[in-house]
Amino acid sequence: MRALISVSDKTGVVDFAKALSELGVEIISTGGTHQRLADNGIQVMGISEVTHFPECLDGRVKTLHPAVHGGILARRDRPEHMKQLEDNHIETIDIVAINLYPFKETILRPGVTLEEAIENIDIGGPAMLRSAAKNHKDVVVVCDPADYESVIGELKQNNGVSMDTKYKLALKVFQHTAAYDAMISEYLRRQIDAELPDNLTMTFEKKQDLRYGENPHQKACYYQEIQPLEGSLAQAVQLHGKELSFNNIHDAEGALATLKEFEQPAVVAVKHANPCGVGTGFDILSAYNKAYECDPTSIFGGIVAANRIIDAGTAREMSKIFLEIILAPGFTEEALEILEQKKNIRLLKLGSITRKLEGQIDVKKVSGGLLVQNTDDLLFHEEELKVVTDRIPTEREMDDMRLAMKVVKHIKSNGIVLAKEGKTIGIGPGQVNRIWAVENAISQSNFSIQDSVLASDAFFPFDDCVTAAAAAGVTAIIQPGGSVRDEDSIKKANELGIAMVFTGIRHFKH
Ligand SMILES: NC(=O)c1ncn([C@@H]2O[C@H](COP(=O)(O)O)[C@@H](O)[C@H]2O)c1NC=O
Repeated sequence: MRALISVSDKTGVVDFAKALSELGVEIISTGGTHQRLADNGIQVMGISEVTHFPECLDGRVKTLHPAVHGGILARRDRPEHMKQLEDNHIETIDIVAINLYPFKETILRPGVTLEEAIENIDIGGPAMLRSAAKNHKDVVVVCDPADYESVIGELKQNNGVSMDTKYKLALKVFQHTAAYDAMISEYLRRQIDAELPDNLTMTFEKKQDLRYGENPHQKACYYQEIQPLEGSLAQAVQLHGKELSFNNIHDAEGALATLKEFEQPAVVAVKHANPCGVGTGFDILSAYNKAYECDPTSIFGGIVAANRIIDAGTAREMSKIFLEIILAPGFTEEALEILEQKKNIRLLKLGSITRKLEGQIDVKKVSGGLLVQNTDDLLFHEEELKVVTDRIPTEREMDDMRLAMKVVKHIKSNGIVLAKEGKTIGIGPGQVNRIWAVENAISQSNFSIQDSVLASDAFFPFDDCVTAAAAAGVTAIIQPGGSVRDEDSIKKANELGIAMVFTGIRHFKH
């Protein structure tokens, strides 16, 4: 038996090669691996003794040779294959242990150049791994040092490796090389910001197993990008509490996305991925109090995201109710002490919580496909806001309308948000028609609607929303506009003394 060993990550390779050697396996190896094995007293043949060709071009060509690939790919059950090997003086290679140039570690290094990254694209390694995995009936292929021990165990016990193991090792190789190539293409794509390619390849690494998915009978895992952007949820560090659940992570993403709309101290409370209360204030405690007041019922068991460090006073308030998660850029020591007394609360710290993540792609799975789009990075262009009514909104109304629009952008469509004095006072998410969203936002409010403002994620198809809003006490409305019946809504607003602003930007969210 012959084994070809060529590894960048040399963890465990000496013991593995030693054990193979003791089992009578002849070992072939490339430059650095050969050196390491020989230095450890293992008898090892250099790859050039097999290829009769020097390793060259700074290691770009070492194993790319018929003597290597023929020895791996020949089908042992085909006499003509074996005859061709014999005629060409090629010997079979039965075990292939390879791990690839550290492309991931290279691109994660701060300040890495494109040239350095490209030099770390492995060519010969994936070629051998794929040859061996294709011919796994005859070849044992190992791409992960974690598998050395079990392979040696099987060889010792059964004098060979079972078909089941060989198949699983081959599958692991194709998953590994596919992820490796996807990582390279993703890195190169990011260099030039190439959007929506003909073939979309992405690779994600398992971050953690989850106890279950959206429901207990669904299996689930949390995967993360190779290079999660600074300020992304995947970078959050859990400081306290039980393991995050699938729904926790999804809801935390909703809270974080909404929070990133705000620069002033803000708190967003989320339930089932919809904001249920958003408050802004001169400090984080006043922002939290406003977010809480918006809907003291729904915030219970919800997720709260804050864009300032949580201090003791805020922690004390927060600890009065049951919250699943608090996500913040940090916690003072005293705040941590207070919150850690609650064993069920999860505390997440994300340093760069306000950092905007623009220019990303948003992906939704449909059966048999994926829907991919740019992320909704725009709120509206301030200079393009158009007052369409006789009455012009006051500064206070404008401020509240900006807040309401930031929130309505992140609730499920059809969505309506009512706001007053720096906080939401009514949220109507996910309705199948717009008037129900208006009615929900009004009827579920804990506040007087008098002198509040209303934001709508899309245009009003009829003037009924204006009528309902005015009847409840709304004085100003912000909406995209663009309906064929805009004039009806404008006329109604004028009749009822309401100020209305068109943004020109729709924010559907499904
Ligand atoms: N070009 C080749 O023929 C080639 N053959 C094997 N490698 C890689 O060389 C590395 C091992 O190199 P060394 O044994 O010299 O430390 C492995 O990661 C292996 O995947 C190659 N390098 C990259 O393409």
